[in-house]
Amino acid sequence: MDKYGVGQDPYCYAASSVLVNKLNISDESDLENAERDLTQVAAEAIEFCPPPYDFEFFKELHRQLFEDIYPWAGEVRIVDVSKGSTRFCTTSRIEPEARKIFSKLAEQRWFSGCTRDELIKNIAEFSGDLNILHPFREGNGRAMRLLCDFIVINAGYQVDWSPVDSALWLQASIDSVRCDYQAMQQVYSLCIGEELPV
Ligand SMILES: Nc1ncnc2c1ncn2[C@@H]1O[C@H](COP(=O)(O)OP(=O)(O)OP(=O)(O)O)[C@@H](O)[C@H]1O
Repeated sequence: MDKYGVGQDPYCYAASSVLVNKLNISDESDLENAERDLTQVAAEAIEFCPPPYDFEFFKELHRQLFEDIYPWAGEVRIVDVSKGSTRFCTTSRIEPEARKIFSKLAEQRWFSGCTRDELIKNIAEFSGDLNILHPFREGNGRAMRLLCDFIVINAGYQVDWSPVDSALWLQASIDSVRCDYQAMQQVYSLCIGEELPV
């Protein structure tokens, strides 16, 4: 059984929970380390750009982060996945649910013009919704935090994830599944800083 509990996962090497990767790494912790290092380098090379931030944009961010590691970088997953007791969006609903989430974001003008408090509240809910969508087989958290960097900067605020520890982020993600966004708001109140100079 692989870590997502889906039996033989077509994304993994046979009888293994290691994702097939371009580096031919078959050890899970080696892959984790390579993933971490390569996505860090990739993230540093990605430059801010203005909206629209739609689902295609999100897929493109994922592609840029993971293209050196996974052949399916930037593509919507074709297996259902779960973590803990959370079952993420079923594959057939990913595209329609993504359209709803990203249309709402566009209607809210990507939160530009919001006060810091409004931004925290709105982006916490958006993050919770996007986490439940979980459109990629792996790398959802990293792609999502990068997209949220763009949203915060476009809204005119500094962003720094270093005060947010992984335990708070995880709890915030779990709570948001039942529409409790308090911990996610705490996350964003820690990482959204001062207004950027105009
Ligand atoms: N039980 C759970 N319920 C809801 N969300 C969860 C649960 N466990 C983990 N998550 C969320 O799933 C995300 C991890 O998804 P995935 O492994 O695709 O992304 P990642 O980029 O590899 O992870 P990370 O955020 O740890 O860097 C985490 O960011 C976390 O927010």
